Amino acid sequence: MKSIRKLLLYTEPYKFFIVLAPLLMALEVTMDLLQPLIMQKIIDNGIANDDMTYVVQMGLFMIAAAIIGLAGGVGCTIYSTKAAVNFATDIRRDVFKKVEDFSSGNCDSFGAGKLITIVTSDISLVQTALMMTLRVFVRGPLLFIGSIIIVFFQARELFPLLFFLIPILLFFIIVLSRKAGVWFKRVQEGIDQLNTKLQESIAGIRVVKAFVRKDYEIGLFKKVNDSLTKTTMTADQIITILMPILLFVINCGIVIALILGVIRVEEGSIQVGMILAFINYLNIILMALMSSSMVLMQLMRAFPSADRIQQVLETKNEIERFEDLRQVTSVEGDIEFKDVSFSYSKNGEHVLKHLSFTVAKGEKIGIIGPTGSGKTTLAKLLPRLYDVGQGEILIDGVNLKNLNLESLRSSIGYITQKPILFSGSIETNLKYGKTSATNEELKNAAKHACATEFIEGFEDKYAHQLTQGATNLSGGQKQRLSIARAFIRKPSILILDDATSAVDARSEATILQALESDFHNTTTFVIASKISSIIKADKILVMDDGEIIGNGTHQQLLENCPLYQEIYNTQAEKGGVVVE
Ligand SMILES: Nc1ncnc2c1ncn2[C@@H]1O[C@H](COP(=O)(O)OP(=O)(O)OP(=O)(O)O)[C@@H](O)[C@H]1O
Repeated sequence: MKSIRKLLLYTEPYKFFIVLAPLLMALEVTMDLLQPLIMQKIIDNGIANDDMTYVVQMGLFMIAAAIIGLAGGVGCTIYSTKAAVNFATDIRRDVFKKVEDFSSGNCDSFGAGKLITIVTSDISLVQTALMMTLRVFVRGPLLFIGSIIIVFFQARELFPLLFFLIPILLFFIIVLSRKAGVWFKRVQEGIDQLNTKLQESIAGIRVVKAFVRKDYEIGLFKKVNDSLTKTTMTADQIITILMPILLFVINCGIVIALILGVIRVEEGSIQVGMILAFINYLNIILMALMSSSMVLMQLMRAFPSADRIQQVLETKNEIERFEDLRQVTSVEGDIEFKDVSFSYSKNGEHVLKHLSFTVAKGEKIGIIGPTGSGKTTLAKLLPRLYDVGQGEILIDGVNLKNLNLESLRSSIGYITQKPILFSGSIETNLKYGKTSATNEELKNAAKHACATEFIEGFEDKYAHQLTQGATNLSGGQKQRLSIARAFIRKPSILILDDATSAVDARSEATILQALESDFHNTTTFVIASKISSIIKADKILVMDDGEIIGNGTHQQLLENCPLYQEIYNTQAEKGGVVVE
């Protein structure tokens, strides 16, 4: 409820539509309410007295009321749609903005499947709830209250029947709506799971095929899908059961009204038209309650969705941002890790433990170590994808947290372990980090990343379109493009996280050579599994289980770091280490 109230602030720019739609609906309802009354008059005054002129006059009046009602109804539909659609668009925009601002930790905790469900399904549900509320929720209560008032004045003899019928109807509506609300929350969670599974299977389709696990994946999907079907059926059944119950109660009311009517007509205390009008109003009350309960159900569905949307909007970014931080227009690139420890979860085990080292501007640092030893995690701390738990990282003597986040990240070129490219042209992808890059810069970066040859090989060269996930490129080509994309920015700090693993040895040597010649002022971290990739580094950090167990040049480490020696020997045996 609190979440819905907060989301309703998004209706502020559309308050004109929000006010106008119910007013137009009120007009339609008034006209609808007049119809049985006019009919009663036609029967009791016109037909009973054989007064044709009166019947025609009232007939015309009835048609006029219907036309006015229609105009009101159409107007309400137009304005309620405008309000609800714009309301949802604005929320979607802000949720997307928020997600774009999320830290890696925030993304991990939500998961992509849930975020997709929120941006699509949850926001649509809230939109429908607002639209229905503006259209029906006003109509329902107005018809309901209007009918009661008219029955009170026009068919008072039958009015006490309402005291008996309405509480029963309300009881069923309230109990079943509450129950449906609980189940609809489960439906949304089911959609989360379905989206997550679908995303995982599509992204991993090649692995599924290579391992011949199609049936297994279909089985897993079926499980999630069946569970969603079951939940949705239960939720829908709760709603559908409500209609026959309401209809049954109303029909009982009509039977009682007819029995009472027969007795009273014989006594002469009520007229036939009044009984007909009463039955008409009972039907209107039924319609009003049914449509209101539909909206209530929709609201019950929208409440959990609103909570989920608010959860995103109110999530505090784990990366703290302080106002008026130092803008780093030109980061030099001196880096110091001071007793840095880090854990991915609050009370989880530290994956980095008491790291301390310094790197001078322009130095090339190699990082090597067994898988899972914390190399990537260390790299992620520099652009503050995650914040350090204990200790501090200084850049040019200033704690990272005291630097403006955007300008810090602009100074860093980060080539991730798994290259991530976007659908669009090669040029758009290369210019992703520097939209103002000239053609010359583009070509230079491609040359240094050994990407020129394959780009020029395409008929449309830099305009060549990449598919989603760049599936129309090889692994090595993707890596070269992501290296070129980082090179183009000419960053002060460059991180290559296993960035050349899919690149052939000759091209890797050219890329490493470019690092030395064109990026001699750039502080560069090269995370690698092959010693050949870091052998010329000014300094090599050897990591094991989150700790730095060796720090020195290749020669120094060969002399004093047993793990490095072991890695060297293993790779040398395989003929992998290329020493100058
Ligand atoms: N997002 C995450 N959430 C929780 N734990 C994580 C996350 N990413 C990595 N870890 C854990 O942190 C530890 C260090 O992982 P990291 O990726 O830094 O290792 P690495 O040395 O780069 O490994 P590799 O050489 O295989 O890339 C591992 O135990 C890993 O399971």
